[in-house]
Amino acid sequence: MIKFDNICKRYEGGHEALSQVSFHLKRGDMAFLTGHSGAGKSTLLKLIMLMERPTRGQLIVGGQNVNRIPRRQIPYFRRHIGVVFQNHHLLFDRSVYDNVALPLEITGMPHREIGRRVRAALDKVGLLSKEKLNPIQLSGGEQQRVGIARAVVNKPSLLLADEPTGNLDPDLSSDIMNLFEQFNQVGVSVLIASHDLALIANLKYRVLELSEGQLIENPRSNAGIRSANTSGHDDVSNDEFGENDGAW
Ligand SMILES: Nc1ncnc2c1ncn2[C@@H]1O[C@H](COP(=O)(O)OP(=O)(O)OP(=O)(O)O)[C@@H](O)[C@H]1O
Repeated sequence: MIKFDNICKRYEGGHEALSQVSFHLKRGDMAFLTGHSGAGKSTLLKLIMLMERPTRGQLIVGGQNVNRIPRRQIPYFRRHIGVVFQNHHLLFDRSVYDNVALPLEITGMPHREIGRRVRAALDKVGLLSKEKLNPIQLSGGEQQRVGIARAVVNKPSLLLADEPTGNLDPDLSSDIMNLFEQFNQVGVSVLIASHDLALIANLKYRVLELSEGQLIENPRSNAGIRSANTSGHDDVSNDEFGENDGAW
């Protein structure tokens, strides 16, 4: 699903935010991305969703070499990816329903189908009864659930989250992680950037750690990880770049 092969990202001004990062996240996998502030977590996610381009190296997402995706194709490429942000980026002048419907309206989907999909997404996050409310009337955890419903309403193959529990207390954080696990269990690949080491340690998924833009992945610390991927391959190996895990 995602293959980083010796990726470097240098921002204008000369700062190298990512240095020779290589890893492979297979279709159906769930993993965490961690590291100190400024380590490069958001940059890594931005490369995957084509908000930034790599300076060097090859990045394959959903079977596509992102370097070869022209700018006009980016909106189509992004339809395969759901993104959840810490501050959820909800529109407070629209209802919960309208916020979740937004990505589908952009695609020109018929209203009846939009209604069906929005309600299915709200049902999954437990907010079906709150569709008419304004997000301002919801708690922080509920607002984050609306953000998640909006991210999955398009039925993406890949779900990215940047500090999705940053503003939440431990119980709510663990509820939100449960939701990500449920999407992963139905085949969605999930990559979550998080500072919350206690939460990550409890969940026993693969952990990619960035430090000063470099990836540290210790296979031993990842022993016994859970994964929806049943291939039996050692996910940590970099020898898999020749393998074609197909498109979305
Ligand atoms: N648009 C940009 N232009 C120049 N430098 C940038 C830009 N975006 C990020 N950086 C720098 O790249 C480095 C990595 O930033 P990034 O936001 O990816 O880190 P992070 O691990 O997500 O940090 P945090 O946990 O604080 O959000 C930092 O030194 C940051 O200042």
